[in-house]
Amino acid sequence: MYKVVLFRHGESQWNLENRFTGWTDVDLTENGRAEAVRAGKLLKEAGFKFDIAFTSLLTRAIRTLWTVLDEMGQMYIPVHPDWHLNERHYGALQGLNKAETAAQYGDEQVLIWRRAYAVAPNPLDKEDPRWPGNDERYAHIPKDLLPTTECLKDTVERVIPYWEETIVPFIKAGQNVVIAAHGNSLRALVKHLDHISNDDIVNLNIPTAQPLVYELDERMKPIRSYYLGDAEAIAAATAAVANQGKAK
Ligand SMILES: O=C(O)[C@@H](CO)OP(=O)(O)O
Repeated sequence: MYKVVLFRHGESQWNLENRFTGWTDVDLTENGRAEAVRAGKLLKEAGFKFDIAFTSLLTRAIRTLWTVLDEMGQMYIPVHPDWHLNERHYGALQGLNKAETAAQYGDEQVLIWRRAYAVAPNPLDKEDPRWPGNDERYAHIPKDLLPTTECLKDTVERVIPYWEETIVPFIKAGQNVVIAAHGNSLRALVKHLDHISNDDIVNLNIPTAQPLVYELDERMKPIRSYYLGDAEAIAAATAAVANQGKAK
């Protein structure tokens, strides 16, 4: 039996301001940093030890990972930052307030933009400074791979090959793997692992900085999965994420 731990970054400045974030590189709030400390303590108390870590190229996930590893006394392990684990690109919605967008276009339309499997928001122009092709951090990636917008299906199509080709071989080699990522890049991975349908994935929300443990068999099929920490608090945090896209 293999174990892998996933967590979303702690609260970011744009989570606090309720803005569509995507690939925008916002940092953690003070609360987000405290959430990461709590996640590290939980993992340490539960006796987790990691051999290798994977994260996105975005500061909020990297800082959450560093904070967790610091808290666990495991900052020495190798860390692999990779754009394949980045948040879903939110296209032209990036920067807009979610509740204001819902007041303008309706809760239902915002739910479709946030959670429908195959509907992407309007794309960015490639001249737009928000397009990752204009950001030097992505200079090593062929420009035709860099998104102007994404639906969850697009995110699945970049996260799952990275999971299968890069991360799974470490798990199968017996390494204890931890992955720090984002609400929607983790929804992509959980959809794949748990075989969640395109319709049902609409209802899945991932709270910030709550370690999610998957126990996997040798074919990488989940035996069970569970969040560490207080179930009621996790349920409340998950419901709060779902409600971020409502006008009121
Ligand atoms: O704005 C975003 O990039 C994501 C995660 O914070 O939000 P949502 O939950 O609306 O998909």
